[in-house]
Amino acid sequence: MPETSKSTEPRLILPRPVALVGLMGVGKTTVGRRLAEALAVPFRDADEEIEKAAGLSVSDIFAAFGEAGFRDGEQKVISRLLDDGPQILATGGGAFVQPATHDIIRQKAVTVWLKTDLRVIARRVANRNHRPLLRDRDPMEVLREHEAKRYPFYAKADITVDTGDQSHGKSVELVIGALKRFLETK
Ligand SMILES: Nc1ncnc2c1ncn2[C@@H]1O[C@H](COP(=O)(O)OP(=O)(O)OP(=O)(O)O)[C@@H](O)[C@H]1O
Ligand SMILES: O=C(O)C1=C[C@@H](O)[C@@H](O)[C@H](O)C1
Ligand SMILES: [Mg+2]
Repeated sequence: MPETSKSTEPRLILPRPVALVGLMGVGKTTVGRRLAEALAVPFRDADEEIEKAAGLSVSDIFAAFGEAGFRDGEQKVISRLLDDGPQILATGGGAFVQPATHDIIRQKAVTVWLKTDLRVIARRVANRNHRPLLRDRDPMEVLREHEAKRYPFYAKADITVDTGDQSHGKSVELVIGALKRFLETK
């Protein structure tokens, strides 16, 4: 019989939530959504869930309650979401850098650091205005600061996937491959 099937890979069954961590603009939301679809599990975006819980945009939460107020809500929302079984959770770029939130995510999820060259990220976040930490700043300068402060936290993730400058689809394949290898050793 001719080979007609496009993919013979068995579907990966997630035993726990998977949390995506990494810098803003690296692809946690857009890659995460496609990853969840490929694995047939729910997708959640922590920033969106915080917005729903507060009835305010991330920018408005920063403006009304400051970054500390945002971080407090972020911790509660992430902890609640991760009690909800296998899923893909896109965390906000700063979540894994807050010690208490970091510990909650590490306890409750398999953690995946999505990583790519800062120049690729700077290009992706250019001309967008919904990230308060980038507003009125040179994106490359902010990203370099975040690299210095945040990479030591992100590096504690269970898995690191360098997605380069490839398509969302290719990034999803890379993450699934890395998850399979990681879960096989558990
Ligand atoms: N692998 C990729 N290939 C092509 N485009 C990408 C990829 N990852 C992200 N992008 C693009 O970069 C932009 C930012 O991606 P996304 O919003 O998913 O980042 P994020 O990590 O969720 O950022 P934040 O922490 O600010 O929420 C989007 O326009 C998205 O389409
Ligand atoms: O990198 C950060 O600290 C942030 C990233 C976004 O996902 C949002 O959570 C918010 O804009 C803060
Ligand atoms: Mg996002």
